[in-house]
Amino acid sequence: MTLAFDVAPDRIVDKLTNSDFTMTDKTLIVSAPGKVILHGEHAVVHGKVALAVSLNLRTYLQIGLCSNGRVQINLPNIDTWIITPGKRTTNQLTTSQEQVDKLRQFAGIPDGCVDTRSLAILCFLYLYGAISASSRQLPSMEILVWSELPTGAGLGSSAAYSVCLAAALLTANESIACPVPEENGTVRWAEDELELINKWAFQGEKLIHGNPSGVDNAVGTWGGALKYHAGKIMPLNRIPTLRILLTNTKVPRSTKTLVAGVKDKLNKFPSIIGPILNSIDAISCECERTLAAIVAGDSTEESYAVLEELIDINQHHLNVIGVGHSSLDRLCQATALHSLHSKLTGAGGGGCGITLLRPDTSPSVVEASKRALNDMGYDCWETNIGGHGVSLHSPSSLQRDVSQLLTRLTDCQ
Ligand SMILES: Nc1ncnc2c1ncn2[C@@H]1O[C@H](COP(=O)(O)OP(=O)(O)O)[C@@H](O)[C@H]1O
Ligand SMILES: C[C@@](O)(CCOP(=O)(O)O)CC(=O)O
Ligand SMILES: [Mg+2]
Repeated sequence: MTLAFDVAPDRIVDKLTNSDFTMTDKTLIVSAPGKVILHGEHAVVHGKVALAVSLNLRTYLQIGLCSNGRVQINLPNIDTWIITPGKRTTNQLTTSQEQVDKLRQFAGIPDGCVDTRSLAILCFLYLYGAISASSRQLPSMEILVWSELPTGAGLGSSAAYSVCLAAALLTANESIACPVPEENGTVRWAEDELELINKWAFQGEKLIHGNPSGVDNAVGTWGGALKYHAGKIMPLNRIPTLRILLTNTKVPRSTKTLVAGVKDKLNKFPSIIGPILNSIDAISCECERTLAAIVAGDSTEESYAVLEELIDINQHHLNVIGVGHSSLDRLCQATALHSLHSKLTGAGGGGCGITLLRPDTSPSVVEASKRALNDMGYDCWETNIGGHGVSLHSPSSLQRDVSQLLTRLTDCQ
């Protein structure tokens, strides 16, 4: 189904519609990576340390400027397509509750709504209106967002979406430069421009998560491996090439609801939950030290045993703070049968888990674990980590399957 919203300033009318756009100007393609959090999810929202790495799975956004006075956004992953005349909001890097309430009213989205489509639309409307606020005229545009990441599974799809939107809208609005990728090439923005992208993406995450830590949008912006602590982003240079098995339980959940649940528990039992968050902080720091020891070549066997134990302890902590799920328990049990150690990643409550593989874990063990997980109905794959941060692409630099898909989706519009 393709659903289009024809939005008038004070009402919203659902209807099926055909596009009559004429693309007049250049088309830009940007992409941003998803992430896995090794340790520190949820605790990082409360000022503790998190360690996160980018994935090789990306979200792609294609933006074309038009001249028909309208804005169209097509979101095939969540089967949503909206057309709107656009709404200006104030160009501020802070979201006031009043502004968000006005936008909710404009889009007909009730307060507290965690519906996938509503959150994606709210995030887009906010970033579009706020970033374009300084322009004399609100720009007409046609946007297509497509992702290799599962949506709402703990791999940071919301941040990759927000980062792509921020980068594309800031570039279209000339708030940041439009670097020209070479033929077959990919380029990135200058450091101060990345900082601006990251700040706007954080505002987008606020609309989707309610109270994000900022770690996911930082990984989407800069890529690689990083340590995040109270808003400070520190690249992790001393980490070995980690082998990680990623498993999607396919149990849907909402980051916003889970983050709010942990806050409630912390408020209710500060002296019980507080020390657990401190312990998660210590786990992140111990993990960082252990990864550095592996790079330094110090007793790798022992270091991997420490990493495994940290994973087990953290998974128990995450259960205690209320973000576990029986699907994740089954994942941990299935991999433990092959002497592998797993924990949830991201917000939990279902979604994805990570399993650490040692450099010498044999292919037969990996295959047997994957088979067991597949038999439980989960998707499972050994992943590459360390994808580059937000980037601008020449169409010819895209992998053929991605390029063909974007073309097909554009033709369908
Ligand atoms: N490709 C996409 N197209 C549209 N919206 C997206 C896309 N990816 C993510 N989103 C938005 O992000 C939300 C999922 O974010 P979240 O619950 O934080 O899960 P995660 O970030 O782990 O994938 C979705 O409900 C949707 O609003
Ligand atoms: C739970 C949390 O630590 C990570 C959420 O990641 P995800 O949206 O589940 O991919 C929240 C945050 O850091 O903003
Ligand atoms: Mg998210």
